[in-house]
Amino acid sequence: MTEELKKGLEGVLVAESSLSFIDGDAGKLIYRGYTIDDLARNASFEEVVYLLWHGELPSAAELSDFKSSMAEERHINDDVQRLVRDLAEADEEPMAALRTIVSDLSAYDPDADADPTAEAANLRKGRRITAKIPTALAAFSRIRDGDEPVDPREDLDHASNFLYMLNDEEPDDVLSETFDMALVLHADHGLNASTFSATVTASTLADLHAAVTSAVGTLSGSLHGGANQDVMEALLELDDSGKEPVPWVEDRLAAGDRVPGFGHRVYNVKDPRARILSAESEALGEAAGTPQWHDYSVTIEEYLGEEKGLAPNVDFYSASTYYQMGIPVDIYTPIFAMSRVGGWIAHVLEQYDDNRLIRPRARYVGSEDRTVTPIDDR
Ligand SMILES: CC(=O)SCCNC(=O)CCNC(=O)[C@H](O)C(C)(C)COP(=O)(O)OP(=O)(O)OC[C@H]1O[C@@H](n2cnc3c(N)ncnc32)[C@H](O)[C@@H]1OP(=O)(O)O
Ligand SMILES: O=C([O-])CC(=O)C(=O)O
Repeated sequence: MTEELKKGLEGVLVAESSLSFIDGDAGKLIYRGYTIDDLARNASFEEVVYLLWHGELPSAAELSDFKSSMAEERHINDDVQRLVRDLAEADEEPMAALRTIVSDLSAYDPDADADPTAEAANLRKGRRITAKIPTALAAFSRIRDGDEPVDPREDLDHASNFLYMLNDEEPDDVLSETFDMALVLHADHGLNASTFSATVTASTLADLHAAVTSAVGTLSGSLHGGANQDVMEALLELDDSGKEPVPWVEDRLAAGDRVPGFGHRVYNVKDPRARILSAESEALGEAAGTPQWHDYSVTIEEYLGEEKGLAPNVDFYSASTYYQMGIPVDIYTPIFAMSRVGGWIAHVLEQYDDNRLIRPRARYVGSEDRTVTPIDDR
């Protein structure tokens, strides 16, 4: 047994996975052998989820079946609708609301009583969870704004249907394709913290809903998925301040704050997803006459690269991309979850397939050999 301490489990290998690989020095990400650039350009979110869950890209017939089997699971029942409304009316944090909703979905899942490791049941549960998250999220967002939820449509793809339910308007091709690409880019990323959380939960033979609920909670933090919302809030603060980006960042660093959207545990160079999203953000800004968001971002990226050796991660450019798509800032992280749920489920399936309880140790540094003093003498 090694006594070497690896805080944050940095660099520790704890599993074998055939889902995604990150080359942190080359800035390369692959899902099951396909580069992220190839998938972003040539595959839809549904194709990528199929790839992650089944190991191969679907044929046209397989894709058509998969899409319709997901689309027909989009509705949420009256009880879940009521929960969504209660959470929205209570002004719950969106990620906390999503965590509660995912947990609640298990109460109505027809496979809830199946063996937690049964693959066929888990694929059905996975389709339901993946299909229902966008419906619940769009309803939550609309109710908070004083609008009524919009029922899902089965004839739209996953990305377009979400934007349709959010805005009560079918998105144009640019919005729909950009959003679909963002979902593809966020679908998997090795053993990131939320995925690890899902696998730890699954390793106890807890069920898929428990694993995804754990993962949503873990994704919410500002060092992980929560950073995309923080990035946009920072860019808005910069814009309001009237300062130039460089002095604004210098002030932030001088105050001891981190700059959200920069740094990564695995990448030593720019995250390849940030490269793709930067181009999307720039194109949206050019089309809408709002180039400032991309301009600010590029200036900050150049400064932090030169001065601190820090490069942007996926959250840095997803923020201005979503903003220019008119998406409310505080649902950026739930949107991350809407995509990453595909990866979480794939990793949980892998974990069940070759399970071993995940249970590391801590080096004990507390006191020893103490005895209890009677309560009246303390
Ligand atoms: C989808 C995702 O989860 S991507 C990550 C999203 N999170 C963020 O963007 C939040 C900001 N980033 C960070 O806090 C970090 O870079 C993390 C948490 C992502 C990675 O952290 P770690 O691998 O633990 O790196 P660590 O925290 O040790 O940082 C290494 C050094 O870089 C600095 N650093 C890292 N990120 C940043 C940042 N965003 N701003 C300023 N300095 C930073 C640290 O201060 C540290 O410097 P030091 O050695 O002088 O103390
Ligand atoms: O891999 C990580 O640690 C964080 C990340 O970029 C992701 O989850 O997409």
